[in-house]
Amino acid sequence: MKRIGILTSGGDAPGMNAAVRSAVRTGISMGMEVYGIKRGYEGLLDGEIERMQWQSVGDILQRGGTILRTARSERFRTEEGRKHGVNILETFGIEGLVVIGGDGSFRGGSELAALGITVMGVPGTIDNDLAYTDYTIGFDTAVNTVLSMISNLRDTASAHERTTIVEVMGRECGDIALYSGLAGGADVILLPEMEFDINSVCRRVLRGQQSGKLHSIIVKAEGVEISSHQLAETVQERTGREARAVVPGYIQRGGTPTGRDRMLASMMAARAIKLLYDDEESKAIGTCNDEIIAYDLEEALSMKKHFRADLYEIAETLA
Ligand SMILES: Nc1ncnc2c1ncn2[C@@H]1O[C@H](COP(=O)(O)OP(=O)(O)O)[C@@H](O)[C@H]1O
Ligand SMILES: O=P(O)(O)OC[C@H]1O[C@](O)(COP(=O)(O)O)[C@@H](O)[C@@H]1O
Ligand SMILES: [Mg+2]
Repeated sequence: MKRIGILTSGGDAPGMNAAVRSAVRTGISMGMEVYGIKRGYEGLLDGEIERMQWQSVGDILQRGGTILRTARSERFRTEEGRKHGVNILETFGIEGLVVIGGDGSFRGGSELAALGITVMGVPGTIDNDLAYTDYTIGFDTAVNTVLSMISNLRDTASAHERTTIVEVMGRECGDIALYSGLAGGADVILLPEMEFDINSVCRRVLRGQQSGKLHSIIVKAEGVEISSHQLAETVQERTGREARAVVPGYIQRGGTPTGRDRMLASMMAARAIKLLYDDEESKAIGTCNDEIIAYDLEEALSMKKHFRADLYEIAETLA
């Protein structure tokens, strides 16, 4: 394959730039013409496509966000929209795409694949919600950002003997909450994958108080049914200890990517380009036990994410 396009789509994630850099430079080094598509599928439909050179991706390895910018596109969800997307790609002579994004972007990519475009999916999302890969690009950075916030919150919570609820991102997948809760020593971790029980939350907070803990940290994923402010009110009422809710929001989606995310991004995007070069069928690139892997795109999307009950148990034991 000679001429390829790269786009970033859905929620941005730290490390997307590292993936763009790797895709562009690997492609150029293999003699390909590489085009950058702006604003995800939305920009594709508007024909916002530019040739990229080696230096177009200089000085971005360490930057969060995405230089290609990103979007959520309603138009692309329609068949008419996607057919228009294929026409645009044909107009530019682009035969294959690297789609850097999350589950939604991959679904969009598989619809494009059904229309004859080869799509290599590179998992870029802080959510870590793609079943076929151990980790997605951006997840490690987001977890570390949350950990640094938990550490600050712990200081002030101890000083005031308070309970702090930290609401982290993740509507359907609680991995950011699970990993940051375990590594941050949370007393309670609330995940969308588990049933929410206010009595058990209050029992754990009370148990901590009675054992002499100066504070309690509750890490709650945004997808858990109760609002953090409501939860703070109820916990305060039932435990007699002041409670505060903190919702860091987009802070956890920005920032310089960790070394691990830069490595994942560089390796996965390089693999995506090699697969396009070899004229392989559409694939989802991932990592399994520290190796870079590639599944058939449809197969990857059909996999169900396995909940890490082992990690949850360790967190509960150590709290
Ligand atoms: N089932 C689908 N069919 C076609 N396009 C889709 C589908 N799901 C998502 N997309 C496209 O991918 C974009 C990004 O998906 P979204 O779920 O918002 O983010 P992410 O890729 O980060 O999970 C959507 O705005 C839409 O344009
Ligand atoms: O950017 P928006 O539209 O507010 O979306 C917020 C959502 O995006 C995320 O940050 C990332 O999710 P996606 O990778 O699916 O886009 C979620 O954790 C969060 O629920
Ligand atoms: Mg998603």
